[in-house]
Amino acid sequence: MIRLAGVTKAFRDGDRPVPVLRGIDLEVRPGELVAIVGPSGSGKSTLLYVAGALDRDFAGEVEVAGTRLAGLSPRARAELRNRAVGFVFQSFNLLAGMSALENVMLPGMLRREGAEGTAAVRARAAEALASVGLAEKARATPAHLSGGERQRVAIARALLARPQVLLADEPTGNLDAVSGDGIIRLFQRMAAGGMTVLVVTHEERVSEAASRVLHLEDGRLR
Ligand SMILES: Nc1ncnc2c1ncn2[C@@H]1O[C@H](COP(=O)(O)OP(=O)(O)OP(=O)(O)O)[C@@H](O)[C@H]1O
Repeated sequence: MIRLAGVTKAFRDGDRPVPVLRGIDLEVRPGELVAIVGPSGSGKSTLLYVAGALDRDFAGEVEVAGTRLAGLSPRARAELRNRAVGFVFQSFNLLAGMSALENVMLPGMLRREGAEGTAAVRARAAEALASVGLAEKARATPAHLSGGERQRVAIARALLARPQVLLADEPTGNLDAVSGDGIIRLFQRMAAGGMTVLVVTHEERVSEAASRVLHLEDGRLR
C-alpha cells in the first residue's frame, strides 16, 4: 500500500522556490496497477521518488507498506526501501560484465542480511528470473539480450527482495511495442498477485492496461 496525503514539494531556483507538487493525495492499494500520466516536467518522477521513500525533502504525509516516513532516520528509510520497494527505470541499468542471474543477485549480495549465503541469494534470483520468464537466459550477459529481456532482468532484480510495492518510471520508454506489451502484462500479473504497482508513463497502452489512471498537472492529481 502507498498513501500520500497533502504532499507538497518545491525545488529551488536560486532563492526562488519552484513548486512541483502542490497537495497530492494518493492511495494505491495492494492488487492495483495505477498509472500516472502528465506533461513532461509535471513532476511525475518526483512524485514516484517521494512515494518510494527515495526523497524526503517534502511536506505532507507519506506511508509506504504500512510505515509512515515522518521521523524515520535515513537508515530506517533505506531499510524500508530495501525490504518493501522495488524500482524499475526506463534505462535498465544492468552491469554489462555480469550475467542476467548475477545482475539480479547484485542487490541481494550488497544487502545480505543475517547469515544468508550466496547460494540462497542465487536461488532467490533464479526464482525471480523464472517469474519474468527468463530462466533460460540466466547466463546471458545484457549484450546478448533484447531490450525487452533486459527490462525483464531489471524487473527480476527489483523483485528479488519480494517487495510489496513496485514503482516504475517509464518502464517501456526504450522498448518496441511487442516488448513493451510483455512488460505491461508482467506488471498486470504482479498486481493480480497482490502487489501495489505504480507506473509513470507517457504511453497510452500502459495507461490502458492500468486499473486507474491519474493525471498530474499543475502539481495536482486529477
Ligand atoms: N533536482 C532538481 N532540482 C531542481 N529542479 C528539479 C530537480 N528535479 C526535477 N526538477 C524540476 O521539477 C520538475 C518536475 O520534474 P520531474 O522529473 O518530476 O518531471 P516529469 O513529469 O517526470 O518529467 P518527464 O516526463 O519529462 O520525465 C521539472 O520542472 C524539473 O526541471
